[in-house]
Amino acid sequence: MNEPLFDPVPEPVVVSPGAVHVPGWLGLPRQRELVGRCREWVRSPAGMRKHRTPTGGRMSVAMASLGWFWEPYSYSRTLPDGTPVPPFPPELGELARAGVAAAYGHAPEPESPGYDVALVNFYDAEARMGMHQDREERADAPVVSLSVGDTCVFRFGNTETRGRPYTDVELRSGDLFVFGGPSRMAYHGVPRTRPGSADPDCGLASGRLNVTIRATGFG
Ligand SMILES: O=C(O)CCC(=O)C(=O)O
Ligand SMILES: [Fe+2]
Repeated sequence: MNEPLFDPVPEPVVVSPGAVHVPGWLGLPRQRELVGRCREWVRSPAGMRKHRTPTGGRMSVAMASLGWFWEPYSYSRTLPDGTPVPPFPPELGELARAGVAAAYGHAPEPESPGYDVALVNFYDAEARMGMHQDREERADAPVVSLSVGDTCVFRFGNTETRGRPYTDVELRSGDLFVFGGPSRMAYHGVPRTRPGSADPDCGLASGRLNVTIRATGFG
């Protein structure tokens, strides 16, 4: 309903070298499709978990891992109960490569390591994610992140410190964000979401869904 007859062509915005925001990359039908697929993927045993951190806290974002199990701050081949991690959906690999192409204007190099892990992150109104680096991977392939549901403030920083300089970007439903190259190790986080900002037609009644796709390089 109320979808434009012609989707505007998404224009990439370079936030810092190698870090590109593509607003509105996924239209509403593709957002709904992604939400539906994520609901299937995170059924147990993948499950949505709020991980403990080594300092004794608990993450406020609920997450599920596909392909490799990630929890602060390492990957494993099995879930904590020893059972296999649900497989990485090949369609997410394709989506990630298409995302890189949309952001950078060219597909990943054929020899670059394949995407093999996805985190499905769910933010309720209170959830946030502190400034961190995605540094548990051996491969340097760009990280590809997709957002559906409530808008969030995505804080994209520098490679040296959790603090300034950083840029606050509003990630809305359907937005793509890719960070690689000189930005691959930049600190980033989600200081807040904007509850109730989502178009209900995106497939989520409330909250924010983020799918982060990475290449581990573990082979
Ligand atoms: O939710 C987001 O946009 C960022 C997620 C993130 O940084 C991560 O899962 O490592
Ligand atoms: Fe991250």
